Amino acid sequence: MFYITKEFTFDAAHNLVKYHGKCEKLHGHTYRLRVTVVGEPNDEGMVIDFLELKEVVKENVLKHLDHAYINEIIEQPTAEYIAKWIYDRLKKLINNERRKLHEVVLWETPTSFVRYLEEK
Ligand SMILES: Nc1nc2c(c(=O)[nH]1)N=C([C@H](O)[C@H](O)COP(=O)(O)OP(=O)(O)OP(=O)(O)O)CN2
Ligand SMILES: [Zn+2]
Repeated sequence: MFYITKEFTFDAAHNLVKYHGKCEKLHGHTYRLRVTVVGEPNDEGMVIDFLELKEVVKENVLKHLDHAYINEIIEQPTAEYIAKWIYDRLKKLINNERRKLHEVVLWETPTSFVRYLEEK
């Protein structure tokens, strides 16, 4: 098995409406996103073309979240729920008989991140 990874960043605002503390106020982050696909190479020797992975993430994730107010998309936009939202969108587009979305890792700050993957 091969694990193919690409990283992205996006800037967005949110406030945690079900949280009591400073993060219930409107604020922003430069999020870092890491998407990993697992599988076997095709005839071209690629599990997934890095260019294809970039386009899929740009069109289906970054177009919606970059410079957005994430609460308009996800009710309680914790790093956990943002990572799951990203995973659920991407898995439908990436998974086939040869490859599978393995994991989404989302950093909310340089020192705080969540990993989301589905148990087998
Ligand atoms: N489990 C979670 N805990 C917290 C989340 C979350 O999404 N999941 N989110 C927040 C705040 O939205 C935000 O991440 C806190 O950011 P900030 O105050 O900037 O964090 P720090 O200053 O502690 O970050 P450092 O990198 O350590 O400076 C809170 N909790
Ligand atoms: Zn925050």
